[in-house]
Amino acid sequence: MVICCAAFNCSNRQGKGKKGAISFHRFPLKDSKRVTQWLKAVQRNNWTPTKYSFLCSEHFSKDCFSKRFEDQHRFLKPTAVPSIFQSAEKRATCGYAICKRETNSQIPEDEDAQPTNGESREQHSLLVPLDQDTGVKHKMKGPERTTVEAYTLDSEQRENIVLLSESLLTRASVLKTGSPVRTERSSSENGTQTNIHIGNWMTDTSGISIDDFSPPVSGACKFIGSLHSYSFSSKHSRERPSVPRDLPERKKAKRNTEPNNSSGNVPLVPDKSSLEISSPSPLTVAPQKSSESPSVAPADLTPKSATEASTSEKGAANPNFMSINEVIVSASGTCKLIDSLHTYCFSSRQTKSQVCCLREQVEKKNMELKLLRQRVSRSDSQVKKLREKVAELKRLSIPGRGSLQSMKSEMSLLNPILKPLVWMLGTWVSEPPGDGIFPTIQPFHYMEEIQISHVGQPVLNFMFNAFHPDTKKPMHRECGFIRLKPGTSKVAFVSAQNTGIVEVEEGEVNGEELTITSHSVARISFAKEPHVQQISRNFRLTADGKLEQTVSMATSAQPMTKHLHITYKKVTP
Ligand code: HEM
Repeated sequence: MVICCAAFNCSNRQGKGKKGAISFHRFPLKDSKRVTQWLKAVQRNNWTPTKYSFLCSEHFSKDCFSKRFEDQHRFLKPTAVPSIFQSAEKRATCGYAICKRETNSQIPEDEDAQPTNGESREQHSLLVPLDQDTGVKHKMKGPERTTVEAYTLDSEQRENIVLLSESLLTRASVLKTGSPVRTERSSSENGTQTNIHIGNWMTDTSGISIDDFSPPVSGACKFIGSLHSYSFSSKHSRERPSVPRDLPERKKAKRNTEPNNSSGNVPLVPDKSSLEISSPSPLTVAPQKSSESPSVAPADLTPKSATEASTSEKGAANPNFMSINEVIVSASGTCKLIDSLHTYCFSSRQTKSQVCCLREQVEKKNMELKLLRQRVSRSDSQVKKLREKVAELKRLSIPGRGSLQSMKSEMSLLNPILKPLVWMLGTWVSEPPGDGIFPTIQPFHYMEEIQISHVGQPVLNFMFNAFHPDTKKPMHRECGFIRLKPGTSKVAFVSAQNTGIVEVEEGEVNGEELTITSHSVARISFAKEPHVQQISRNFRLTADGKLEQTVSMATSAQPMTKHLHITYKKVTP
């Protein structure tokens, strides 16, 4: 890509002049504030910079640059704004450089010089816009002086116009459809033929090569700029007040001898796949369908003014013919279209970058969503684990807790008679598991929950439920009542056990300790032996608030011996 300066009337481009003397700097498109400042400084109407737009270093003051310490390499400061441009007034008066181009090296410089050899020798100074983005000016022959002949066009210029038309159409097609266009030219007896193929790009041999227009994708803006430039020059040609009437004889003769097919009718609208352009007349251009036979040459080949040409040729016999002026009008009229293309091109890039941004955001959100899902999944597994734990605790816990009776007990007012035994109230769970011993049996451990409650009566209700510490299977169970002889510390303990024993123990409460001994034990007739003969218990509240129970018994085979020892912690108030 040729890098050109986008400043008005600046012809600096990469490779021109001393190497490194001029640097080129992209428009800061990502910095909207600064790009606005640049645009304001550049003062180009209806122009939008692209990422391929540059300004050369000549438009920046010295303080816009910084130098690298080691090699003195020049950098544009990130805050730099261009300030050195042609003044507005100057632009108003010479907004278009007056350029000349020699179409023949032997043509005299004098504008009044008459044509020789039947060729048009007029040179018309013409205002050519110096749009450095386009590169068109540089590609035209005659490096210093470029003249676009407005009224009498040589074959090259005709070709240029045809090419412009082709390019306008095909490039518009490319921009619209994304399909590249291939142009082929071939010479024949009848003149030059141009074939335009949609599919590939190709360079032609005219004054403006297809390559002058940058490749379809990367150089779209440059191409559009070139359309602007060329379109403007065409427009200027159209607006010339007078038209030379005297066509060189040789040209006339040549045209008159040209076959119909090549009598200046050039197709403007290419066929879907190809378009043939015959050797063109400078004045007429006609659309040609592939199936159509060659058109008839126009009767009057004398150049006319734009208006004349337009009206007369509109009224020509073949309505398919367009005058070159119409072509030019059409071409210059495409300025709007070109601007639209510019805008479209720019906005589509913006849209593209917006889409990219949105995609990034969507990807970010997706990542966040993924992380959230992972967290939710982790939470789910935590919840699952907690549920399992709760279930495990439920399994471990001793059934029967929180019964209606205990609730009633908590809600009822304690009978004052029971006050000495209030320390026994509550639900207690063994901690650690209790120990079971007896001389005739294997020592064992057990878990037990005991509930000692009241319902407002002068009696405590109790339930002792023992479980196997591992299997949690129920073991020894007993329930009964504890009474206090009013006004005394005498306590009666009545119990019924699942082993078929019923017993009454009596004793005394002393502070937070109760000691009782059985005075009657009864059993079912088929109770298992050895039969228990006597039972003694001791309950006490330990210093650390635990309840301790010790049970001793005597059987028919063993004297009074300790059978159980267990400590409970209170699990309800
Ligand atoms: C005051 C209440 C209890 C009395 C009167 C009592 C009485 C007895 C008697 C008489 C024996 C038979 C002893 C022998 O074979 O020589 C026995 C054994 C046993 N007791 Fe208790 N017991 C009581 C509380 C408990 C409790 C709370 C547990 C706890 C789980 C328990 C667990 C056992 C076990 C595991 C045996 C051994 C059974 C066997 O080897 O077949 N006892 N008990």
